[in-house]
Amino acid sequence: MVGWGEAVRLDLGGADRFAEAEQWWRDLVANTEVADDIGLPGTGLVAFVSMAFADQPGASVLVVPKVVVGKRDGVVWRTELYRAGDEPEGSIVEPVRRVRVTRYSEGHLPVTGYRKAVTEAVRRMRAGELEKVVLAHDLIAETDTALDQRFLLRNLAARYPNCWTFAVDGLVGATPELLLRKTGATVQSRVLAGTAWPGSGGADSAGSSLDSAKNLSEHGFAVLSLADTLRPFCTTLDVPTQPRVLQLPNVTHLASDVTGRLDPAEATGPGALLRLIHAVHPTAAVGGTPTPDAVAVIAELEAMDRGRYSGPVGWIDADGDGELGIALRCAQVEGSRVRLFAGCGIVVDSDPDAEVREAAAKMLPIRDALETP
Ligand SMILES: C=C(O[C@H]1C=CC=C(C(=O)O)[C@@H]1O)C(=O)O
Repeated sequence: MVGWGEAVRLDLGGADRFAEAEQWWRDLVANTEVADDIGLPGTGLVAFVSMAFADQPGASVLVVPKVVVGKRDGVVWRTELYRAGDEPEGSIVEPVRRVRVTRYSEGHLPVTGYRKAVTEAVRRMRAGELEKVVLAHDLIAETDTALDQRFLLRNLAARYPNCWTFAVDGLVGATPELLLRKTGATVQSRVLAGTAWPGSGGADSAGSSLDSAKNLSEHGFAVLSLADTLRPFCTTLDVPTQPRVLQLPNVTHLASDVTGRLDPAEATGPGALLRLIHAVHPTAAVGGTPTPDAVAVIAELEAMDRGRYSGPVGWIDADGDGELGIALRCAQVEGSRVRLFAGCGIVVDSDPDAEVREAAAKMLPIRDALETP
């Protein structure tokens, strides 16, 4: 689904951002006249959503584009939204502009600081303070001219066809992780945690290292956090007993596809998906276990604002359906300044040097997309 122009936009922050977003969306749906002859998920009124990871400052955004073009199972549609008195939005398409990276520099948390943060997290886990925490760091790329986000999008979509490629208000990426998709009463999630990359486990990156006790425990925490928070909304919830392997061009992950049937009371209304997202975010794929302790440790040891990296990103429609991934393998674009992020799940037996290498492997999608000739 591609949208352009901003018919309506909501900027919000803080711990109440999910509840406020839900209320705003319900009101907007109630006050908008819609003619939708197709009636598929994603047709009619749609908002693009990108929520911050943390409660503070929590800067998040919902954008209702002026024009949306979508495609599902061979059906193509175009939705246009006007406010009273608006001119129709033009559709002049300019060619994608290529950029060149002129330099990379340290972000708010340089690699040396990241290594120290991981070492400290492991020390705390050995002392029994928490079981898992996902720590991230950032990197700055500068480009010769203002970045055309479509350049990144196009390169990411070409190289990562199995991922969800997204761009919402300057946050651009291709994530392999589905936080929640809601279609009527069906809810689905793809939980990822546990990573191997070329060289991490010997010749075969999908071999021994992915099967390690460390990766399996990292994965187990992530699945449990999603299942425990989603189950109260469901009449049934299918959680695989064993993860499968998800192969991507840069890394290999342990993956669990979870499917649930929503309680009828939870399946209806425009705010349904936002309510579910509020309940499950942050899973231990980006937060940790126990969640409140992990979120506090992230704020203390990273000591940076993650912004919308590792927050929910995607779209919602007027029926409360939609698809929200976790914003991973992404960058925040501001003109010619691009801030890249990557994080790793840390457990008691994590090796700080290996986590630094894993984070570097996770930054490759954006780096490759930026550096595509
Ligand atoms: C936090 C990230 O990845 C998460 C998702 C998959 C595997 C992960 C891991 O093995 O550490 C992370 O939990 C990231 O890409 O920045």
